[in-house]
Amino acid sequence: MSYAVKEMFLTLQGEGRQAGRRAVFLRFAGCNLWTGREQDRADAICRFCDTDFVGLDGTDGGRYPDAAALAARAGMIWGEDRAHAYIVCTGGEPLLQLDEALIAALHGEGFEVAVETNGTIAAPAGLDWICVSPKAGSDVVQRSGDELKLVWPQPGSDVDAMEGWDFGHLLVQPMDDARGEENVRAAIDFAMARPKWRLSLQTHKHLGLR
Ligand SMILES: C[S@@+](CC[C@H](N)C(=O)[O-])C[C@H]1O[C@@H](n2cnc3c(N)ncnc32)[C@H](O)[C@@H]1O
Ligand SMILES: Nc1nc2[nH]cc(C(=O)O)c2c(=O)[nH]1
Ligand code: SF4
Ligand SMILES: [Mg+2]
Repeated sequence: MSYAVKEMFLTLQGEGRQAGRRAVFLRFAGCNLWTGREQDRADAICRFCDTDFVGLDGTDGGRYPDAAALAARAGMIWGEDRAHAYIVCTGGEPLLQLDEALIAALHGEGFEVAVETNGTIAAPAGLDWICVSPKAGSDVVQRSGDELKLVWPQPGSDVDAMEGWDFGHLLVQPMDDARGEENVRAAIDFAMARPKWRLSLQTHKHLGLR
């Protein structure tokens, strides 16, 4: 299978329980909850996306012909010493494309493989870290994983049901939009009211990282 990649780059994971960790980010093109076109945003299921995932035109973006070629490029971006090598597969929605063949090829290059997903598509076997970020109005089928990262506020979210899902960590992350400050306050109030949950910040945005 070939893979449509928007961009790949080396940075620190900015969010969640792995925040601060050196990581290659592999951003796949395309999403099932929004076309990525601004004129479609208001009608999309997911309306608050902060990411350009359209096209193949970013750094190291392109159509990779097979898993081996994509994994080899990711390995070059990480560098020669693969101790603690970590790759975060994101997008767009990575589970539209990430399959067992690519996970195996990334393992072959020495990576631990993480995914950031909206949870509407079941995860393939073999992933080392699964982060699910539910979107109100979508049907989350991937109800287990390492962390659940709820962007807040999202009216219509069934938070009590989420607490019954099978995740190692429950995280609440302020929605970055025009109401940013209010949303930070709302996320703090959420974490104060529900001690099972921890605040997650998009630290890369404060640090000038990608
Ligand atoms: C761009 S998404 C790509 C992966 C996948 N489609 C998903 O939604 O989880 C990566 C992460 O950024 C979060 N995110 C997207 N837009 C955001 C925003 N405006 N504020 C805070 N987090 C946001 C998503 O919820 C997700 O956890
Ligand atoms: N540094 C950094 N950390 C991130 N964590 C999740 C991201 C994403 O867009 O999936 C992201 C991102 O885009 N950059
Ligand atoms: S599901 Fe993820 S990639 Fe798709 S529009 Fe929402 S935040 Fe963006
Ligand atoms: Mg991002």
